[in-house]
Amino acid sequence: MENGAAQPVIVAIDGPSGTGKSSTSKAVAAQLGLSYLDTGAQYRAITWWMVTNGIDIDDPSAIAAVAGKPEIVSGTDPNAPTITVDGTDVSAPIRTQEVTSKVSAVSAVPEVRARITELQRSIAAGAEHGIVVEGRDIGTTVLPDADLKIFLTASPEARAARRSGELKGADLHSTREALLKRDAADSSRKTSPLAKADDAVEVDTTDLTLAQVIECVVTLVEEKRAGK
Ligand SMILES: Nc1ncnc2c1ncn2[C@@H]1O[C@H](COP(=O)(O)OP(=O)(O)O)[C@@H](O)[C@H]1O
Ligand SMILES: Nc1ccn([C@H]2C[C@H](O)[C@@H](COP(=O)(O)OP(=O)(O)O)O2)c(=O)n1
Repeated sequence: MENGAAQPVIVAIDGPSGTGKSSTSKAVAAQLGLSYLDTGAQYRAITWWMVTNGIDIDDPSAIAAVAGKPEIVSGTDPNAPTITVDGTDVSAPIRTQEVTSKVSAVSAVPEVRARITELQRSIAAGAEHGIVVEGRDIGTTVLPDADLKIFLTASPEARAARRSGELKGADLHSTREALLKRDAADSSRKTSPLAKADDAVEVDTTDLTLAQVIECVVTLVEEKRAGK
C-alpha cells in the first residue's frame, strides 16, 4: 500500500497442541505491529472458573447453565498478553495439569463455545491494526473470512518433546499420550472441532526451527498485504 496506514489484517492460526501456535502467533504479531489473541487461554480460563466453583465437569448441562457467568477479559498486546476472570489474573492457574485435563470437556459444550466465539469476534473486530488469533476453529468457525489462514502441524513425537521440555523433564511417553488424547477429543467433538479450513496454508513444523516458522508466516502475511 503506498498511501497511509496498512489495512487491518486478520490472521487465523490453528492446529493441535505443541505445533507452535502461541510462540509463532505472538512473534508474528509483535513483528508486524498486530494484536494477538490466545483463544486456548480463554477456554482454559472458563474451565478454571468451572473447577473453582465446583461445577461437575462430567455434566454438560451443568456447564451450559453457568457458561454465561464468568467475565473473561483478554489483553491483546503480543509482548504482554493477559487474561483475567472476574478481575482476577488467571494466567498461571490456567496452565495447571488439572485445567489441562478438563479443558476439552468444557470446551466441547456448545453454550461455552457460543459465548467464547462471540467474545473472540468482538475482540478481532476491535483490533485497530489487525490481529493474529490462534486456536483450533478460528479459520473454520470464528473468523471464516480471515485474510490469511495457517494450519500448523508437527509429528506427535516432536510435539511431545517440545511440551515435556516445557514441563521440566515430564515423562515423554505420558506427555505424548495426554496430548494425543486431547487432540482426539478436540477433533471429534460435534461443535466446531479442531480442523483445517479448506483455504488454510498447512505448515509442517516438525523439522523447522521456531525462527523459520515465524519467518514463513511473516512472509505469507506480507504477501497478502501486498495483494490487498
Ligand atoms: N518449530 C519449533 N521447533 C522447536 N520448538 C518449538 C517450535 N515451535 C514451538 N516450539 C516450542 O514448543 C513449545 C510449544 O509451543 P507453543 O507455541 O506453546 O505451541 P502451541 O501453542 O501450538 O501449543 C514451546 O516451548 C515452544 O518454544
Ligand atoms: N479455538 C479453540 C482453542 C482452544 N480450544 C480448547 C481445546 C484445547 O485442548 C484447549 C486448550 O488450548 P491451548 O491452545 O491452550 O492448548 P495447548 O496449551 O496449546 O495445548 O482449549 C478450543 O476448543 N478451541
